[in-house]
Amino acid sequence: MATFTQRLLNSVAPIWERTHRHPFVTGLGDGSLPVESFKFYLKQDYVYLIDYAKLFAIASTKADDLATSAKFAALQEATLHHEMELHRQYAARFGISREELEATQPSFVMLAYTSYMLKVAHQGTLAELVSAVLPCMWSYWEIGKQLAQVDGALDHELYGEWVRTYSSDEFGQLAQWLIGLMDQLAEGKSERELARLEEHFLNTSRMEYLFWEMAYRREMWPCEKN
Ligand SMILES: Cc1ncc(CN)c(N)n1
Repeated sequence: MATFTQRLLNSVAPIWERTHRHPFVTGLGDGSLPVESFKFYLKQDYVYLIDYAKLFAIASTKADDLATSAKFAALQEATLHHEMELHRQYAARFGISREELEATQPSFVMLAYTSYMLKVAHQGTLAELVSAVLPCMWSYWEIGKQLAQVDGALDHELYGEWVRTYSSDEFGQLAQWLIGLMDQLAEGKSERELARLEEHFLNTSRMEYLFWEMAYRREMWPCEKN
């Protein structure tokens, strides 16, 4: 029988395929991504990750057993100290200070995305929280693995470090753990509850696509103040 996460993946396949073909993503692989779009992404993603790390802290308090609680605490630590360090190092190469990174004004998409996940985290069950955050980790791992196949992508002078990070075994192991947890948490749930998890997974898969699009276009808000 198909696992629940296979069902999730099937339900979003067209969106994920579109994401893999997005010029931001393909540009990371073949080096054609404009540096200004990458810088824009870096800053938005940094403030995204500040909220994202908080989701793991909330998950840690919602976990039923100590091992799961500790794993979420470790995921928060990995986000704050490893993943965000990648961003800090890139920023340093561009002459962007840590303070400037942290003070990034959120774009509409970044704010909508993390606000959605934080709402689910505060109001929903642990299974709902995991279904909402899963596309973040899983889709990045899929993108990392796909880009690692592109000739020269792993060694690209600028984007190589990004590709190496998200295609790495360490990142893959975290993603696999979360996929396994989703399957465990889905066990015994009613069809109504499973449909709600599927809806969160779909919504954040859409947000992932929109995040790439926002960064590529360097779009803050669809309507500006002036
Ligand atoms: C928007 C987004 N989604 C996912 C990831 C991978 N943690 C990320 N850094 N940024």
